[in-house]
Amino acid sequence: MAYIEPAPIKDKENPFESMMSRFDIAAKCLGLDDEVYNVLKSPVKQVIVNLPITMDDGSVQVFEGYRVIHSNILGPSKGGIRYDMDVHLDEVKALAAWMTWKCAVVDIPYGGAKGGIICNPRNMSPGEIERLTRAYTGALVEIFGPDRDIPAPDMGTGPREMAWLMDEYSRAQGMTVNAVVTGKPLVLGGSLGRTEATGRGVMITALAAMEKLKINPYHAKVAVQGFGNVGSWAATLLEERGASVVAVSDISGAYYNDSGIDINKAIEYRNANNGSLEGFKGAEKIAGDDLLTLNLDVLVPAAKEDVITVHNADQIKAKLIVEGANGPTSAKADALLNDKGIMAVPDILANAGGVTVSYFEWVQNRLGYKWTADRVSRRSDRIMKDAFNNVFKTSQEYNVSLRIAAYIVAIDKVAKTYKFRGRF
Ligand SMILES: NC(=O)C1=CN([C@@H]2O[C@H](COP(=O)(O)OP(=O)(O)OC[C@H]3O[C@@H](n4cnc5c(N)ncnc54)[C@H](O)[C@@H]3O)[C@@H](O)[C@H]2O)C=CC1
Ligand SMILES: O=C(O)CCC(=O)C(=O)O
Repeated sequence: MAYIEPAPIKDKENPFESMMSRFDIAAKCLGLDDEVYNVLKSPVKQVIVNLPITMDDGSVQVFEGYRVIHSNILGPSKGGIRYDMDVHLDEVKALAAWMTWKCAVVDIPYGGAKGGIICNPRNMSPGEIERLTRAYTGALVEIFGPDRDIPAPDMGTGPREMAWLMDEYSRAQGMTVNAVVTGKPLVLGGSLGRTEATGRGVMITALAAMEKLKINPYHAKVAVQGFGNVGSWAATLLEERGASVVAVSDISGAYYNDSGIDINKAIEYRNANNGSLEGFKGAEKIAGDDLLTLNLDVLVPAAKEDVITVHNADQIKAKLIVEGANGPTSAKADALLNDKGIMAVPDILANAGGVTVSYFEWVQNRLGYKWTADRVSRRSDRIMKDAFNNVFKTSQEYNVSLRIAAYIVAIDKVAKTYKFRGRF
């Protein structure tokens, strides 16, 4: 089947509509039943909570939080929690659906969920963030559970927040329940390899795609947008495999050095500078958006949604895009990239290394047994390579982009699960 133009969506791209337009194309390719289509197009549960928090100055601020469960047909729902001022319900709905497709693409037994709180953690003290995390957990204690819904980190959250979440949930249960959340500190039952897992999956799928495009990693110029967990690990591991990372960026702007940035130095600088690259001297500062249109072999967007859009897709010069972030390419931009022959390894495949190792963490917690770092990385690399090959093969079978192929693989698995479970 030939590539089908996504259904037009209104002026500003809405992440949920963007997700649905790809879902629609894949559903058509598969000839998906109306019943399954109608079930999967909406989340099974959407919860909105209001969280009054006493701030350090004694004032009370009310924060709005969300948890959306898109599907739990494959198993307990799984997905991170985002702390960011731009969080909104449609974004969380899209992120939850992407989790369903992602878990199905890498064939792990989870459904999809996502959570978020509208807040700016950079302007909050650790005490305020702790109270907010505990209040959010308390409000959702009936939703979360190791067999129901298992959160993890996303933008603005990390092991520290997961530890508070685990503690608050455990208090409510009257016992320690470490399998309720993944991405925890090692001492609380976190898995070796989880911190770097998403960036590692980006590296593995980037190398697999570079092989198909005959790009030699040792001659490859790479740029990475976003220098948090995913971006800095993707940059580190691609540099380790021989690539030259010529540009990185964060919210403060982009930093470019055509001879290659020393990624360890950039990380050291960021860690000593309150998480920001502002003032980094190992590269020239350029406008954040200019990073996307540099002369590159590989572009890794690893910050947030909708950064590659109809407004800049025709200026992208990279031969390959590997999506560390969720939803960095708008649906309308897909066709432009396709026309230019740019290969995009989609988010639901490229960044699935994180949830894969989260699954390993949950398995280890339930076994009460710790795996070695080597076992974690060997198994997750295998899963990522197999998933890439399966999606690549499907893209050839259906004559569609890797993105639509990934949706086809995922939706087919979820639809078959519905059939076998006898729901329709
Ligand atoms: N942490 C994880 O395991 C996973 C994260 N993801 C996705 O990866 C993306 C990044 O997540 P994390 O690295 O965890 O977040 P993070 O909070 O650790 O880092 C986010 C980074 O993006 C930067 N950023 C924000 N807005 C930006 C902009 N407009 N331009 C350039 N940089 C900008 C921030 O300054 C920061 O460096 C998100 O889309 C997230 O959903 C996907 C799979 C798993
Ligand atoms: O590790 C997880 O469970 C989920 C990570 C996540 O939120 C994502 O893959 O987008």
